[in-house]
Amino acid sequence: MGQLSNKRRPIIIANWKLNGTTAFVSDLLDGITEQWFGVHQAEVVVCPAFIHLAQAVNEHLAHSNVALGAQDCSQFEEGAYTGDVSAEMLHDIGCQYVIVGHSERRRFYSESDAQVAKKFDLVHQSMMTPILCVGETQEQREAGKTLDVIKRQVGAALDYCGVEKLARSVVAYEPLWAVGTGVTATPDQAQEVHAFIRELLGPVGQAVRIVYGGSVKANNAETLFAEPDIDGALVGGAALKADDFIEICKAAEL
Ligand SMILES: O=C(CO)COP(=O)(O)O
Repeated sequence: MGQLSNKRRPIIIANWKLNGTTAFVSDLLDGITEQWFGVHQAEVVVCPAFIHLAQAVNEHLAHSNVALGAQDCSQFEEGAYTGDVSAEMLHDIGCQYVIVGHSERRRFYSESDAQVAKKFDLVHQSMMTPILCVGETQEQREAGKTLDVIKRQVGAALDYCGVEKLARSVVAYEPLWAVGTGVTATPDQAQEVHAFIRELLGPVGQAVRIVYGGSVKANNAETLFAEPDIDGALVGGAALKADDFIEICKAAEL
């Protein structure tokens, strides 16, 4: 993949969303860690639900080469915010990554660009790496507004946090029309937006890993990863089966 020419380490991130019991998570993590040990070119991250993070790190990941991430964090540092989980709590429990601004958070919980930017900043303050999700709706794409939407979403984090923090982050391009729909962006469509995001970031853009998400499967991962600006994937449905997920991870190493 692009890795060879640009020296960015590929990264494959599993977003398990609202799925799993302790038994399911145990089986899935066993399946992943049994197949992903030793030295690999690609970095692998799993993002279980909050309630399974401690189990994941204590029972499975502590001595593995699979990193732990969370699916979200609070926009507040601490205090009277019932139900929230702070970035610092996630760091304390062993997370290295936190997804912020996922389209499902923006859509179902009306998260704004400003809230996402606050979360993005707090993840950095807590010494973890944010995975900033951006992406357009079908309607916005049809209206020719894709790049405007991406510019606004990336710009909100850039304005609030500065380019130095963006340089130490992962950006995930997830077009909403491809998330959970079985419709994947073509490699050309994804590449166009990835190249645009890299350009928006200026000189530091060359070092930032930009991953694609939206119906990534074992049978389409390889062609996506062959694009020069696609550095890996953020995987939903196909990350719920260890064998399928590992196939995608392997495709990032070709
Ligand atoms: O939202 C996603 C990952 O964050 C993508 O989900 P699917 O892979 O199920 O389309």
